Amino acid sequence: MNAESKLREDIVRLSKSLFDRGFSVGSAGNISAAVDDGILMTPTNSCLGFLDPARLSKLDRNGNHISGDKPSKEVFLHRAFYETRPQTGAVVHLHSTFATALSCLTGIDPNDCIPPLTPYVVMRVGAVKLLPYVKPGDEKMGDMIRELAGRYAAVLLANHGPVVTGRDIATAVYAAEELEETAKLLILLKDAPKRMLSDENVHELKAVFGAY
Ligand SMILES: O=C(O)[C@@H](O)C(=O)COP(=O)(O)O
Ligand SMILES: [Zn+2]
Repeated sequence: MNAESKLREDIVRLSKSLFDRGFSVGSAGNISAAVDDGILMTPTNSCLGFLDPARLSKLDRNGNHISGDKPSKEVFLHRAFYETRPQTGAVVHLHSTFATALSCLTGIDPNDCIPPLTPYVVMRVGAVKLLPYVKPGDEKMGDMIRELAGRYAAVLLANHGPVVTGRDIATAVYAAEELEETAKLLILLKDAPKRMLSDENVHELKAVFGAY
């Protein structure tokens, strides 16, 4: 099996795993992964639980649709991450419940909307930027991500849901899961006085485990 065929299988398997465990429902969410000559992306209106490897959309390096079904309407958002973070191998957008709940709250820190509650979220996700609401599929989302100049591996779209990137499809999916579990903890803990990791703890984690 060549590298692209293997990646197609991985996208389908990991997407189904997310769907089967309730990280996405219906046709919500979209996933992409980089290949040598472009990007593979889930088709628009597809269900992450029932993807067909042969029907995944393929875009060339310039964003032209070259094969498979019509790509996700969030193509601008995905491409902006590949453009501004060259180390990006995959992008995962979900409407996972707790991260989306958090994205609807007022008064959260837009520069650190998933604060360092546990070490793993620091190690796998890093700081998360809250981006203002625009309608799904709006090209403006790509512009907003470009304006971040690659500083964030993950963002939370206000009143919409998370977008998480990784070096490869597995790490992006695992990071999206970790972001969701941390959002769940934050919602569960609500106004309870919380002990966050200190800046020193965060620096130590970044020094030991590196930052993607
Ligand atoms: O929320 C939306 O409409 C999109 O962001 C989404 O999650 C699904 O859109 P498609 O990937 O175009 O199906
Ligand atoms: Zn969405």
